Amino acid sequence: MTDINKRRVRVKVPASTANLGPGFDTLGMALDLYAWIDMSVSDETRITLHGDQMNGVPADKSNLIYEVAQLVFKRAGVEIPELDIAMYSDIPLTRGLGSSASAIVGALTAANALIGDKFTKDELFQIATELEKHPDNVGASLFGGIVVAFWDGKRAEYIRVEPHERLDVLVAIPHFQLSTEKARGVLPREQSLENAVFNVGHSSVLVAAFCTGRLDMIRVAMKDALHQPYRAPLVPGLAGILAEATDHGALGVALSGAGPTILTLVDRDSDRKNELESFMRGKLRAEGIEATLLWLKPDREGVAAQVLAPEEQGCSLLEFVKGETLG
Ligand SMILES: Nc1ncnc2c1ncn2[C@@H]1O[C@H](COP(=O)(O)OP(=O)(O)O)[C@@H](O)[C@H]1O
Ligand SMILES: N[C@@H](CCOP(=O)(O)O)C(=O)O
Repeated sequence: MTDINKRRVRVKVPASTANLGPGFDTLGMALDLYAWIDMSVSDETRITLHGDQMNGVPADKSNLIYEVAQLVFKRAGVEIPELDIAMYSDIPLTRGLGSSASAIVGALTAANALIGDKFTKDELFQIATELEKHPDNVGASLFGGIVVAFWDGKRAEYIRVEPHERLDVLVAIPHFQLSTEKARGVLPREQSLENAVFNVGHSSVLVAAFCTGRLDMIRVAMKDALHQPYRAPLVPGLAGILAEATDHGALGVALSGAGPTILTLVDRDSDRKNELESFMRGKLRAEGIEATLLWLKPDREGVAAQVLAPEEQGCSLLEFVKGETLG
């Protein structure tokens, strides 16, 4: 047996919120909500999915984690057809919190660690962007923090920005799914110059606000004309929350990724957190939508991989995650 055949890797990958309003396909922030993947070489492929969030995800070779791992091996010129994969995730599927991006980034990182880190993080970013077709959510899951990025169809470029220490996040996750594919399908193929100028201006000021700590400017900068107006009919309650959340204690508000999750940025020291929760819940309930509200923080590390020492391999992924999440 070679080293690779004995190696087991464990990866922890954060969720993300893409766009942050005006930064359509270009801005993303990692969140402290995680998925974990264990991967090792096997005689026969076995995929074990843990947790409620994995319901409906295939546990055969059509699984995204398996497919992405095979892509890494192919590009590296190595053959590892059979894998033992275990996954646990707290990231809800198809809700605009980057579950597919985190699966892609987690699988790329795990497969790369398994073969001895043949690819650099930048190379993984290029592959992840090609797969996801935009760099915002994969960039955030890879690098952590706030990622400002673009993709010209050949290369993705990014700059990572450290989130302000007072930035807290409240997400309202509706109890229905909305696939990114469907939410991109409603967007017009052409936009006016006026809308383009609106978004360039707002996105630029938002990034400048993040970079300079001008939390007061998030309220005016976090507005969008390119995607949220077209997606609002798919998310009952969204229009009202976008219009009024800053009157109820939010620093800024946006659709998270392609939705249906709605994200508010909140000052850690705000005394209006309960008011904001009641407002969001009330607006959604008025439309007949139940939602889970979660307080999160930006993740600052991005994806992390660990090659397990032989004595650590006895600890199952589930035991490990329980230990991590319960402290
Ligand atoms: N851990 C996973 N394993 C396999 N497939 C996954 C995993 N996580 C997400 N996916 C796939 O990604 C899809 C959701 O992607 P998408 O519509 O872009 O929504 P999201 O906003 O959650 O990324 C799921 O329906 C599933 O097909
Ligand atoms: N920029 C993309 C982001 C999709 O993110 P997801 O987390 O919903 O997959 C878009 O807005 O379509």
